[in-house]
Amino acid sequence: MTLTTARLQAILSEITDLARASDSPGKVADYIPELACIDPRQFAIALARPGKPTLVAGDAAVPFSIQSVSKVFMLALALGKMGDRLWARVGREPSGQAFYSMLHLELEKGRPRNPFINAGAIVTTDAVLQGASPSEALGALLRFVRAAANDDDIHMNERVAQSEIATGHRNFALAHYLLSHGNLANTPDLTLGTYFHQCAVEMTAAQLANAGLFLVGGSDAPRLVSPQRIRRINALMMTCGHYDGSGDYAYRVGLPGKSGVGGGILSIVPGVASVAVWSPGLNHYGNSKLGTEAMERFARLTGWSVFGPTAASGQTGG
Ligand SMILES: NC(=O)CC[C@H](N)C(=O)O
Repeated sequence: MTLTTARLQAILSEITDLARASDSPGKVADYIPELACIDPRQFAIALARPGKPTLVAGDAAVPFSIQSVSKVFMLALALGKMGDRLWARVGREPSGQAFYSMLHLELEKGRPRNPFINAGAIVTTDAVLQGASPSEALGALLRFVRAAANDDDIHMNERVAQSEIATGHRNFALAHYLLSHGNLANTPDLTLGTYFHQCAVEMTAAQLANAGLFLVGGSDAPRLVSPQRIRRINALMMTCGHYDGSGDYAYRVGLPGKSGVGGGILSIVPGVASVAVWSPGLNHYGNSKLGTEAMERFARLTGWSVFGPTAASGQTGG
């Protein structure tokens, strides 16, 4: 059964009402001082479909820090620039460790497990930065995101970037460790300055859902990467997009997704839609707590999952 726009809108509203009624919204990312003061009682969800109007519910017009969701866009740029040569520097396996972990990096001699943990994202950014200045790399990122979302009103929050530059000691440790293994082409200051600024991109849930359309595919979606690359980026989002919570997200939601400590999650329903949720409170993996619960409910109510519909939905397609 095809889901009508009215039914999809009702699903988004129901999910928002339930999220707002929750009395355990999780804990905001207080290790980044600028994010520590965000009100955790905010919730937004947006659904973008190629060639159709974007549907929203909740605080969908409030910009938030996309943080690690930016790693998806930077990966697309790095693959566009280097192709498969990127995989000499970073792997494609889930890490089963926290996003800031250094454990595998030491064991595996400075080659991070995947581009979505911090160490791997630092390498990815470093690759985009090779032969370019930070402002050129960040300009390319903003151009990509704005083109994907078809929206020029997407910016970086300088205060958030400076807040991480001042306090991001673990990321500096990771960058120096990468450098010691010859897996950083630029200085830690240059690469991390760029990385922190990419994490400080802000978007509303509606803008983020729109920006994800390039990963949905199909003739009406923005064509920024090849269909083969869409499939591969989605595979990495499914296996690595939620760090050591990736298995849990795949089990509960069944869709490729990428989270950020700002509380945003971008999930893709291949060939159908791009969904963004935002709730700043995090679970113990550092992924949005209510956002994950909302996506689980969304997958159940729509029946949209790459593993087939759940019994309760009885619906497919869209
Ligand atoms: N999981 C995240 O969103 C982490 C991003 C954050 N900028 C950091 O490097 O710690």
